[in-house]
This record gives sequence, C-alpha cells and structure tokens, in this order.
Amino acid sequence: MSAMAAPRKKRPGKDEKLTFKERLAALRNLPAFFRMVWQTSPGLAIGNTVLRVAQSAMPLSLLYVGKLIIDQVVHLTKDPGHSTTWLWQLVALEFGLAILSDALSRAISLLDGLLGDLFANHTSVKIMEHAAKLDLDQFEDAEFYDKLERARQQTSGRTVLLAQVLSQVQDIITIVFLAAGLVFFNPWLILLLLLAVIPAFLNESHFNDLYYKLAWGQTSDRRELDYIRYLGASDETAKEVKVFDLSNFLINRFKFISNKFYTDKKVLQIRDSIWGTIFAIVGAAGYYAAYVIIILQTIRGHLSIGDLAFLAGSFRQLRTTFQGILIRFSSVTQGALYLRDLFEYFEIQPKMVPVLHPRAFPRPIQQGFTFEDVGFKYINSDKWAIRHLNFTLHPGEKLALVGENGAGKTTLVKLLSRLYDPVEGRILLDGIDLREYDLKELRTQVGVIFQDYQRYQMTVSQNIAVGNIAQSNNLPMIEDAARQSLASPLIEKMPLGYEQMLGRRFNQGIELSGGEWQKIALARAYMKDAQLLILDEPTSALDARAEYNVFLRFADLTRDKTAVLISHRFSTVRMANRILVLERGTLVEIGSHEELLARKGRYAELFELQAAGYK
Ligand SMILES: Nc1ncnc2c1ncn2[C@@H]1O[C@H](COP(=O)(O)OP(=O)(O)OP(=O)(O)O)[C@@H](O)[C@H]1O
Repeated sequence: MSAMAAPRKKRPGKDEKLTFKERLAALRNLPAFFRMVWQTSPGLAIGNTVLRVAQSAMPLSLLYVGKLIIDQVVHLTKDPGHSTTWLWQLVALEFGLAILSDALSRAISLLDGLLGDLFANHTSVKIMEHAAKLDLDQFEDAEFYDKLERARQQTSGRTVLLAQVLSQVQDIITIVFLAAGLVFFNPWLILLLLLAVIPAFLNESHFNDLYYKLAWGQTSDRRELDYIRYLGASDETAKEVKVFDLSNFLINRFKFISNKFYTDKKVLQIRDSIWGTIFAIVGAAGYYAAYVIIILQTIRGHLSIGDLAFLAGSFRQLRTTFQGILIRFSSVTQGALYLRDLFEYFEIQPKMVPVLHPRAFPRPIQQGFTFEDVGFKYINSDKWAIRHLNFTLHPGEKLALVGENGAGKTTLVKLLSRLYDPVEGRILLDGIDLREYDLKELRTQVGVIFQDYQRYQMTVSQNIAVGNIAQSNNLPMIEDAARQSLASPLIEKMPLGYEQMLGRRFNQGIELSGGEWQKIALARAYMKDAQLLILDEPTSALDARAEYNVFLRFADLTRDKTAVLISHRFSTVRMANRILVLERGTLVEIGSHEELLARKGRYAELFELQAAGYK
C-alpha cells in the first residue's frame, strides 16, 4: 500500500544533473502559479500588471528626452540667440517623467508586498485544507513529511518568485522598447551585448541548479534541525532536557548538522562568486566595446552628442536589463522547480476516496460492527498489527479490549473509526462494508478519545468543544459535557472558569496535571450524541477513586449506546459486558469477566497477575 497515490516524477538526486530541458519544463508550473496568484486577489494582480507595463516604458522615454535636451543645449551654445522655451519644456518633461517613474516603482513594490502577503496566507490555507483531506497513514510516511515541509517552504519563498516573474515580464517589455530605439542606429551592437551576457547567464543557472539540489538533499536533515531546535528551547521539553541533562547532546547534534549545511553551502558560494566575477568582466567588456564603437561614430560625425548620450545610456540600461533577465531566468526556473514541490504536494490524493453514493449511517444500529478476517499493517512496517480478526460488536454492548502493550488494541479502534481501512478482510456495519457509509456521518456517529489525545493550548471551553466543533459557542452543552466527565468541579475552581486559557504557551494560561487534562479531554466524548463511543485508556492518569466514578458515570450515560473501552486496569475492564483479549494482533479470547476467569486462559492469567500486585 503506498501513501503516495500521486504519480511519482523523476526527481533530481544529489548527483543527478538537472538538464536545461528539465529546467524549462519546470516553467510549465507558472500558469498554475499565476492562477493561484489570481485567486489570491484579482484586483491587485491587475493593478500590478498595469503599473509594470507603464514602468517599462520609462527608461526609453527618459533617455530619449535626455538626448533631446543635450542636442538642444548644444544647439543653443552654437546659436545663443535662439529661444530656450523648448529646452525648458523638455527639462520639465524629464522632471515629470522622473517623478512618475519613482512613484510607479513605489506603487509596484507596495502592490508586490500586499500581493505577496496575501499569497502566502492563501497558500498556507490551501496547504492546511489539503492536509485535512489526506489520510492518517500519509502523515506517518517520512517521504510525505518531506514533501509537506518543502511545500510549506513555498509559502514565503514563492512571494519572491512572484515579484521576480513580474519583474521579468516588465524587463522584457523594457528591452523591447530599448531595442526598438537602438535597432534604428546599429542592430549588430545589440547582438554584441547579447553574446557578452550569455556566459554570465549560463554560469548563474548552473549554480542555481547546484543550490536547488543541495537544498533538496537537505530536506530531511532540515526537519531534524527544526526538531532539535524545538527540543532545545520549548516549554514542553524543558523539564526533561534539564533532568536528563540533554542540552549538550542536543547542541552538539545541532552544531554537527548546521555546520554540515554551512560547509556545503560555503564551498558553493565561493565557487559561485569567483565565476560570477569572471563572467561579469566578460559582460563589461562587451558593453565597453559597444561604447567605443559609438564614440568613434560620434567623432566621425555620424552621431550627435545627444545621440551619443542616448545610445550610451540605452546600452548601459540594455546591458543591466539583459543581465537581470538572464540571471533572473535561472532563479525563476529554480523557483519553478520549488513550485513543482508545492504542486506535487497538492497532487497527493487521499486513498480513502468517498464512495459515489454513500449510505446513510443506520439510526439506530441494528446488527452492530462485524470484523471479517480483518488484517492491517502500518505503511511504514512489514509487521501485521492486526491479523485474522473475527468478532461482532453488538449494538448497546460495552466491550473492553485487553492485551499487552503493542497487542493491537489502538489499531483495532482506529479501524473501527475508519482512520485506516483494513488491508485484508472487511468491517461490516449492519452487514454492509464500513467503506460504503458516508465518512463524515460516521465521524459524527462514532466518538473516540485516544490515549494520546491533544492538549490544546486554548481555553477550557474550546478544549471541550473540539469534540464537536460546530457547537463551540454552545456553552450550556459544553458545561453539560464537563459535568458528565466529572471535569466541572475542576473548571469551577479555575480563575476564569470556562474561559481559562490552558497550557503555558499563551498569556494567563495555566498548566493542569495529567489527570486534570484527562478529565477535560474526556468531556469531548460527551459533546456529540454518537452511537458508538470509544475510550482508549481515557482514565490512565486518573486516581483510583476518580476512575471508578468516571466509569460508573460512563456506564450510566452510555446505557443505550455501544461502547468500546481500552484499559489496563481490570477493575475497569470487568465492568464491560464482554472482554476481547488480543495478543500480537489476534483474538485469543472473548467473553464476560466471569466466563474468561472460568476459562483460566490468558485473561485469567493477566487478571491474577494484577490482583497479586495488590495483595
Ligand atoms: N503509526 C504506526 N506506525 C507503525 N507501526 C505502528 C503504528 N502504531 C502502532 N504500530 C505498531 O502496531 C502494533 C500495535 O500497536 P497498537 O498501538 O495497536 O498497540 P496497543 O495494543 O494499543 O498498545 P498499548 O497498550 O501500548 O497502547 C505495535 O507493534 C506497534 O509497534
């Protein structure tokens, strides 16, 4: 079973050469990128384009007006009696153009900034929306995580790409304007310039590939680096880092990985700047060759002084714009390569595709859930976590799952709540495959509290409301759920009651004990009127009296519901109608507490073992 349903594409490995063709092919991602930009804000996108087109006409206009001014000045020096009106009109025009050009640049960078911020937000939302669609096991795949990480990096990095692509278009239009002016004088000079900047371009694009490959190869190390940074400086880990004295261990690991990054990049950067300098000299030589030609033509009287200034200025501008375009071309293609990562992430499709015509969830459940030879193994494991599992969970039944660590109890529960689908066999609900029911409805009808439930750094009421987020403003319901899970006395003692922030991350947050957190988390189970309630060791952190009370209450509150409990405490387990004993993923016994004790099998053995501890 593969988590990556999307087609795998050939990716450049560390040593693999990225061809020019591949780089060009990456540009195919740009239309999709522009679509995303457009979706972000059509108004800003149009405004930006219009301003940039206007700005691209500026250099040529300024240079041409400059030429007219010089020619007019030269004319006036030869003929001082001539009227100066035209000259001052030209100066005023140039002044106006200079102000306009400056205003346009500022407006463009403002729109770039605004559009960039909105684009980053829009992409982050899309990444989260897509993550919500994916299956749980896709998150457990390291390759997927790398992809997610690279996609995340796109959000801020791609705003740069946006400005680059737009500048590229703007510069191309500028060049068309300038070249149109220059072709008139000498087309061969443009060719000369082109030849002079091409080596710099090839060099730049070569190094960009190397940078990209380096960053690509470092993705998973980078994840480790982020993780170490978090371990080394976070409220959640500070306690263990201190008692186990881990700081040196973490710092050394951090240094080792970050130094490796630094060294690898340094070597590239040095080579890049040496070659960059050499090719910049070649470019400058091209420009000065053209300059000499223009000077010679002026001396021979073929060009006016104004023409000389205009041509020299145009060439200088043309050269920098050309170089900018060519150099940016490789960073645009590099950006497009990164975009491919983003789009590849969006291409990953969940395997749990909804059926075309989902069935309505039965209300009430008639026959219950039947496991038919169910087998399951995790994507990153060759071992069967569950195998050949056959049993029926009857409606209204309270079933306890018992087994040693790693026996498969939580896995069974995940299959029941369709976080995963079986790899072998099937699970039936009222005789029909669970996969045929509407997944959303199933989620509302099956309530699960996992042993590793989340401690949200949010308010108490939000922490409870996550059990049914649609009711997050329904305080009476939240209070009722807290009463049922026996959390209300605890909440009433808090300074801000249900509005109390929990955890230490945010202002005025208070930290709770493990058992206190569990009581809050348990309230989530009562937030919806689910027909099947699953509690996976929900009371392991509660003291004996609290646990006893919770289960008495639970039995009372779930009288007409089906329930599955996982617990290592037999005092709890014995309250169930039936007990299913799992061993290495298979069912070894099933029956009531009394029946299983009488059998003197595995359950009796585990029960005696625990009872002996209390004697
Ligand atoms: N996400 C996962 N990826 C790979 N293997 C997993 C994953 N979760 C569990 N396993 C493996 O599947 C097997 C069953 O695990 P499971 O969590 O169902 O056990 P359990 O009976 O609930 O254990 P415990 O009493 O310790 O909670 C174990 O061998 C475990 O290593």
